[in-house]
Amino acid sequence: MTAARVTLCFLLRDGDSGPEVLLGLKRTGFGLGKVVGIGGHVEPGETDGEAVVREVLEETGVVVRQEDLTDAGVVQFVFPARPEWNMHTSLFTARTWQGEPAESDEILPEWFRVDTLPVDRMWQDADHWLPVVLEGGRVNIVVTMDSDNEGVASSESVLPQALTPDGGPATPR
Ligand SMILES: Nc1[nH]c(=O)nc2c1ncn2[C@H]1C[C@H](O)[C@@H](COP(=O)(O)OP(=O)(O)OP(=O)(O)O)O1
Repeated sequence: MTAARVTLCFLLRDGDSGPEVLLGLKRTGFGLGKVVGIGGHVEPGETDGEAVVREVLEETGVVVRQEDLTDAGVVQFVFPARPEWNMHTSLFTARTWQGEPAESDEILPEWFRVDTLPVDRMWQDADHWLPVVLEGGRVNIVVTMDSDNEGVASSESVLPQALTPDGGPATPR
């Protein structure tokens, strides 16, 4: 089964006591009751950047421009017990935007200090990939969930494919 294409955008600002990130309490649908990143599904015909700009606006009222997005990589969420929940998630950060985050039917936005993320209220995989993203890194990771769809069975970084000097894929010896 192919994974749904989804996006997440983490707005970053410098707070009084250190860097902060905008997350939100999910009020509807997938992840209800958890503190999650802002984002959602990529609609047919949209690029990932177009989708995340639209989702940030719909969920928080904040206007982010595509040129202010930084690509922070990909995390694939694999739910072996519910493959229809599998998601290919494009990650972005942004330091520039217009407007103040406001609540919507879907999300109650809240700023959190990057060094004290509310991990007990988030998906259990969050600390496997989110701190790297918030420090400005880029990830390419596959997170496989437990059979309860809550715990983390494994998380593995996907290494870039080894290339031969002529640029082709390396053949195993
Ligand atoms: N294990 C996991 N850990 C995590 O931190 N985020 C996850 C996750 N599995 C899925 N997500 C995120 C990625 C994606 O942005 C989001 C699901 O998309 P949505 O919130 O948009 O879904 P909904 O079905 O509620 O809403 P719509 O897209 O508006 O239909 O959940």
